[in-house]
This record gives sequence, C-alpha cells and structure tokens, in this order.
Amino acid sequence: MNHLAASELILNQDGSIYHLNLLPEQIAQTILLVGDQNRVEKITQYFDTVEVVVKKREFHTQTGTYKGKRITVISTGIGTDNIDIVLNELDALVNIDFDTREIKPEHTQLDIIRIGTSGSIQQEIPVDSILLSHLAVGFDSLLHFYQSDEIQLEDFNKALERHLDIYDRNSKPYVVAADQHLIAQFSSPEVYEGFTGSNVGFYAPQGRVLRLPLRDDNMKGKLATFSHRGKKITNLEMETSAIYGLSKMLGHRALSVNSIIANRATGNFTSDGAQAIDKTIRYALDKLVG
Ligand SMILES: O=P(O)(O)O[C@H]1O[C@H](CO)[C@@H](O)[C@H]1O
Ligand SMILES: O=c1cc[nH]c(=O)[nH]1
Repeated sequence: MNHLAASELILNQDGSIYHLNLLPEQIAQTILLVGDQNRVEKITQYFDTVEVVVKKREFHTQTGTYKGKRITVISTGIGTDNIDIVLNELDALVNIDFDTREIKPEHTQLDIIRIGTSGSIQQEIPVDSILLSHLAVGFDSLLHFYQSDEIQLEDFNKALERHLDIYDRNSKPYVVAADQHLIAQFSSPEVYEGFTGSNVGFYAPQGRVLRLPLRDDNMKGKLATFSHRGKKITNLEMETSAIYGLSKMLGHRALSVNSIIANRATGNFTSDGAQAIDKTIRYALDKLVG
C-alpha cells in the first residue's frame, strides 16, 4: 500500500486536513459548496441544527441537518485554484485513512452541489433566474494537470477550439458533464438548463472591459454563438468546470446550481442580489430533501 508522506497528505497537529481544518467525522456525505464565506450562514439559517463550525482562510464550514438530512456547507472562495484544494481535501477526508496514511479499500461517494452566482451570456436567460449546469467548460487549465482525458467530452473540446480560435498561449478548453442523477433530482420547469463557462478571472477572462483592452474583443460574442449537438454556452462564472472534472475523476457526483445575477447580453444586473441568492438556496435545499 502507498503510504502518503507528511509533505503530500498534510495534517494539522489536531489531525485535521491542512486547509479545510476538518476531521473526517465533521463532514456529511452531501456537501454544498459556495464561493462567498458569508453565504454559508445564509444556507444554515434554514437548518434544524448546526453541529460543526470551522473557519480557516476563506474556507468556512458548517455541518448540520436540514429536515433531518445531514449536510455540510463549505465556502471555497473564488476560483478553480481553490477548488483543487477543496475537492482533494474533501475526498481525502472520506477516502484516505489519516492514521495509516493509506487509501481506503472502500470508496465513499460524496454528492457535491455548488450554489453560486453567475452571469448569463444569452439574452433569454434573465437576471434572478436559476440555471442548472448540465455541462461545464473550463478555460482555466486545472484539469490538464491530471490524467483527465477519459472524463472530458472531446468532441465538444474540439468544436470549441475551432469556433473560439483561442490565442495559442492560452490553455485549451475542457468540457465535462454534471452528474445525471443530480440533474434529474434538481430539474423542474422553474429552472434553465445550461452549459456553464468557468474562467480564471472576472474581467478580461469573462470579456469585461473597464480600463484594460481585451486581447480578443469578440470573445464574449464567440462564446455566446457557440453551438454543438444543440448545446449553447449560457453563463459564465469561476468554479464549476473544476468541480465537475475533479468530482468525476474522484468518483463523486456533482451539480452546479447558478443564481443568475447579471445578464451580459442586455447589460442588466439584479436589483436584489440577496433575494436572488436566497431563492436559489431555498430551491436547492427543497430539491435535496424532496
Ligand atoms: O458567488 P460565487 O459562488 O463566489 O460565484 C461567482 O462569484 C465570484 C465572482 O464574483 C466567483 O466565485 C464566481 O464563480
Ligand atoms: O458575471 C458574473 C457574475 C457572477 N460571477 C461571475 O463570475 N460572473
């Protein structure tokens, strides 16, 4: 058996995993991920009980029960770099024995559901709507550091490369699907079906211009006009691609539930972000126990 060195599987003095600061017994098998630390309590305010509260850096965790179901809520902060940490450490908490530092023979599968904010790039997907990411495309390169070819949708990758004509020093896009069981569980006529683009920044990587010009002025337009096998890219944010990719490789189920707060096609921004996010949180909690 492979014994993981102290420099690779890093445990704190109290036995908790390095960044999340959590012990294996402190997490549930259903995990809600949010970007914003302050969104954790916006979710657990609806819980019956909260048994764990742990904070380290941007990673704020609370575990409790909602209508009798044990759920853990964790803030990831912004970006797929943080998702690399959160997904690997969550998996280690359930699938590595911290005493022997060996991978457990039995695999535990987590349900990992992101509740995030996002900007629509299609006129017909308005602000204050909820969108499920059936597919995600990563422009962030994280997956390319792993042996991830098997879980990528190569025909989508190639079609995107052709359509976007990406600058050759940028990384190549990778497309990954959500878990089909979670899609079925969370779908309803109330929510949009989407294909979510995740990138490494909020401004130029999402085609936003304040003072700095873009390398490719037409990037947002090209993203919005992409279509392959009847699927269009619908919205942009900064984490879903990595959550889908790492979850698939690690044998977990993942879904991203997006609160659309901006419409980049019309230039609109929600007039009440708190209400839009609360609606998305209540929708997701209802589907989790429904
Ligand atoms: O609201 P969260 O979950 O942080 O998600 C979105 O908001 C942040 C940018 O404002 C990025 O993390 C993006 O993915
Ligand atoms: O446009 C948006 C809105 C929220 N989060 C993003 O990353 N982009």
